[in-house]
Amino acid sequence: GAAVDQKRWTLNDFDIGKPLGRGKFGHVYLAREKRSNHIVALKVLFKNQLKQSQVEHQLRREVEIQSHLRHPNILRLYGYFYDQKRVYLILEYAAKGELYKELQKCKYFSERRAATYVASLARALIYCHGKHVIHRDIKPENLLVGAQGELKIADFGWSVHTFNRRRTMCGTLDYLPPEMVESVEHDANVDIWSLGILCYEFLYGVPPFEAKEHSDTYRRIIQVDLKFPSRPVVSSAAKDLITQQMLVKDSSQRLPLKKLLEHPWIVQNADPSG
Ligand SMILES: COc1ccc(C(=O)Nc2ccccc2)cc1NC(=O)CCSc1ncnc(N)c1Br
Repeated sequence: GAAVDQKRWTLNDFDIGKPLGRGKFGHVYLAREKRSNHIVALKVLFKNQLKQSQVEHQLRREVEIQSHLRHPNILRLYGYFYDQKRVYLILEYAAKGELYKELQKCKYFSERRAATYVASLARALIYCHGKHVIHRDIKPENLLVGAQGELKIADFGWSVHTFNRRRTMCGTLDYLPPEMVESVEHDANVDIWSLGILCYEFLYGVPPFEAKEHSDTYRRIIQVDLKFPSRPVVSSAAKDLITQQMLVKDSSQRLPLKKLLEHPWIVQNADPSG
């Protein structure tokens, strides 16, 4: 509530627990807020690293964006504080950890699990677009799993408000849609492309345009050079959704996210509770 947002937090308000994992620009720890016993994830960012990478403004914008986002499939940023050398982000703790580790463990997901995740991500993205935020970085590394197995989009390191379209190259190229690879103007439809990449990766365990060299990945993306392995066996409904509706070069021809939630494959396979 408001109290959480307004309070001036300090490190003394928290008992610090085990390291949770590598975050962007810093380490993340399990922590407990002493007064409420509330369990959180505390992300520590070093100011000099932020300065070096010139991302202070990005972090400020992100904290601003996040403070207005409230959705079950978006990891909460409860607040932040800083000291001489560090900035601390007080994050929601996702009890079941990082999705990509789960995907590595079970190689690929069932169609029901994949559809459930895709549907909850679609709902989260519809919510973001309603607030004029496009995420642009939907990949397994940025997804966490809550206590009830629900998906949480966790890293807004590169989200931008739709009005400022500056684009920065970041991390893997696998998720970039053609319009970003060809660095032409892009819009909220980039998220539908990324969701298609993610849906493929949930079902097959690898992203569709993966290649040894960046240049090959670029070419495959621009040509939408999509192939479906014979194993694992995946329904034609899933393949049609990916090829006909999501991984479409012309961004205006991609299925609107709202329509995605009505697609037969989603309706028949996604668990409504998400
Ligand atoms: C709303 O979540 C964020 C919001 C912002 C940023 C961030 O660094 N922004 C940023 C940093 C520098 C420059 C510009 C933006 C990062 C996250 N999230 C994370 O880093 C995820 C930490 S790992 C984790 N978290 C919870 N439960 C777990 N089980 C785990 Br494992």
